[in-house]
Amino acid sequence: MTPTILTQSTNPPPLRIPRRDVSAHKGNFGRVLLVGGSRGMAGSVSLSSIAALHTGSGLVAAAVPDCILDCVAGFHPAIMTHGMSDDGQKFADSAWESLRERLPAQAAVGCGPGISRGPGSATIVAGLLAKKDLPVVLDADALNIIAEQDWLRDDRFQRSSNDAACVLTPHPGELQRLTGASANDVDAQLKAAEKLTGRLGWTIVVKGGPSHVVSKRDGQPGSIWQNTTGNPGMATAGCGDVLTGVVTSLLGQGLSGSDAARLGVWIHGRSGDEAAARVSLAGMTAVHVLDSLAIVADEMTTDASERDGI
Ligand SMILES: NC(=O)C1=CN([C@@H]2O[C@H](COP(=O)(O)OP(=O)(O)OC[C@H]3O[C@@H](n4cnc5c(N)ncnc54)[C@H](OP(=O)(O)O)[C@@H]3O)[C@@H](O)[C@H]2O)[C@@H](O)CC1
Ligand SMILES: Nc1ncnc2c1ncn2[C@@H]1O[C@H](COP(=O)(O)OP(=O)(O)O)[C@@H](O)[C@H]1O
Ligand SMILES: [Mg+2]
Repeated sequence: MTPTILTQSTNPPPLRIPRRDVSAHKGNFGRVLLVGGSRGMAGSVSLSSIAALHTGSGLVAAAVPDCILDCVAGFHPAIMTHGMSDDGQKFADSAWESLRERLPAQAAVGCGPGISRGPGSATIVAGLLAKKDLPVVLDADALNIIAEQDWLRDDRFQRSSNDAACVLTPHPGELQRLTGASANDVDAQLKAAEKLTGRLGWTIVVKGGPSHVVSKRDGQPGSIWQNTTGNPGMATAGCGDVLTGVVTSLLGQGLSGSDAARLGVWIHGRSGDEAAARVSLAGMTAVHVLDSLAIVADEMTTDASERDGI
């Protein structure tokens, strides 16, 4: 059976967040943590962290292997960095112990960009999946670890409607590793995501041109929403890392998994469109998308709906 796709025909976002009160302070917009990076991939977790700032998070920190801390800290002065034990390249087995102490303070955590695979990374991913009171976004090698460890064979990491959101952001290659659905068959990817969502209560962003958000809403399985923003200029290294930070930011601002994923995918594509207009399809990079995000972020708020007369 072909899944039903809810297509959005106009350009406004699928939902809005409230505009900032004049007396707002940074604590009102969520403290979020991005976990990832390894030697050679310091940029990935930095892109995610800066994207969270550009989407409105009040306080953003990156938890990274000690060996790349200085590099990550150098990308943006507003990002805090927490160095975790490493094996010279990536997280060591003991990194989870220091990471877990920081989790109670977080409104949401995003994990995976640049993390690389290994026992230290796998312990972190298992720990985050098991912490069902913490909203989490999993991407990149965090997803490949789930596939490698065969953690989908049972329902141990299922989240009920009373649990915090768990959002996965696989590209078609990662989704194929997770579910076996061919990376070249969008219908098969959506069906596989629908099945996983129904069974585990997670929200899944099936990335592509266009991206889809598959979620269980109001306890019912099988809602598929198709995004309308974005362009092939976004087929460039690091654009997915930016999305991880965007969705983490929106979870940290109190949105549900489904809402954070849909609004996140929409504003991510919108910033891609802005970057294409400012630069060019061929020449735009994830850094242009990141910069454009800061320009278009208010389009998510009720301020913009008043302006648009919606
Ligand atoms: N600056 C940094 O630090 C950066 C760090 N990064 C980090 O690098 C890590 C590796 O991430 P990755 O996505 O590059 O590699 P991987 O998981 O092997 O996937 C590629 C495989 O999937 C397949 N595939 C099929 N369809 C596809 C599709 N539509 N989109 C994409 N792939 C598709 C594809 O098939 P093929 O290209 O052969 O057709 C290939 O076999 C990750 O941690 C990430 O965060 C990057 O973000 C860049 C910037
Ligand atoms: N042709 C396209 N049209 C629209 N969006 C695209 C297109 N190609 C890639 N994207 C977007 O760019 C991002 C790429 O993610 P990903 O493959 O994980 O990149 P990376 O791991 O390099 O950061 C996704 O959000 C995807 O939807
Ligand atoms: Mg990616």
